[in-house]
Amino acid sequence: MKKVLIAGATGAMGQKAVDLVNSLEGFEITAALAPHLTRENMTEYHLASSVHPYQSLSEIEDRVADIWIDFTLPNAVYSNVKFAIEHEMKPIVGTTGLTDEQQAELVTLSKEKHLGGLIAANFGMSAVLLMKFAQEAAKYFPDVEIIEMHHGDKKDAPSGTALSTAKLIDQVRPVHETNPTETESLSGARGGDYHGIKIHAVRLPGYIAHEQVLFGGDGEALTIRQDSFDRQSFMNGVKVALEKIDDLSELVIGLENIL
Ligand SMILES: NC(=O)C1=CN([C@@H]2O[C@H](COP(=O)(O)OP(=O)(O)OC[C@H]3O[C@@H](n4cnc5c(N)ncnc54)[C@H](OP(=O)(O)O)[C@@H]3O)[C@@H](O)[C@H]2O)C=CC1
Ligand SMILES: O=C(O)C1=N[C@H](C(=O)O)C[C@H](O)C1
Repeated sequence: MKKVLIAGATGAMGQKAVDLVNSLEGFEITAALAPHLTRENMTEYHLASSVHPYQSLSEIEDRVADIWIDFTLPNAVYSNVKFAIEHEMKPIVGTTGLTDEQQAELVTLSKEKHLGGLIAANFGMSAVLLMKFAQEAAKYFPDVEIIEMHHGDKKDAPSGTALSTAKLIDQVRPVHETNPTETESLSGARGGDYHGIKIHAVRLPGYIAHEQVLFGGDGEALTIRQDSFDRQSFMNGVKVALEKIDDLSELVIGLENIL
């Protein structure tokens, strides 16, 4: 039986992860971490009475889990994952907001500890495919902008998926000129800028997670779009990560690299 700690267990994604692990044979939730989680309220979050509830990293006991699933907040994820690796728990990380430097540091640490794990900006198959297709299209259509649309409770912008998409496009697209005469009469009107790739973030109630990549060419355009209508859709990727984690010898970035 593999022991799992869920960080962010009371959150929207953490609750999906709790239900997933509770439904899987061979895995058991032994611990959960969230600032407002207590022994008294943990059954409301579908956690068995045998689970250790923790409110902060400093309370977590050694060897309480083998695997650390993280759906917390951008400002917590780096210290969480560092803690997990240092305490020999294999991280499966969906939380966004890690910088490239932080990711590189965590990969190095995982190698030193000979510990596998996965960081995935998006665990949904439609988003993984969108990123792949967008990277392919960018070789032929260097003029590209990204629109990501999320629920109004999302704390970070742009989304991790949009940023990952821009990085993948940036790796392959030919050198590209931006319009030097462009001005903004309203600050931010042209969106965020990642190496010349504009990213626009929409936040609205009713939405879950959606992304469009728009390519423009001479007299033609290509739009690639994905929609996550239900957070359950992310759980297929988390399940794959749980099944494959023991085959990994270091922290891998991107679900596509273990599929
Ligand atoms: N990779 C993917 O496929 C996906 C990634 N995400 C990402 O997952 C993350 C979580 O999203 P979501 O579930 O919607 O967010 P929520 O705000 O619903 O949940 C966040 C959870 O983290 C807890 N938390 C807050 N601070 C800490 C801390 N310091 N240590 C541990 N837990 C903490 C919160 O507890 P409390 O409420 O008590 O403060 C809550 O349980 C985001 O970064 C989001 O972008 C989301 C969807 C898919
Ligand atoms: O906060 C969310 O909801 C999501 N976050 C991830 C991101 O920032 O890309 C993945 C997905 O878009 C949902």
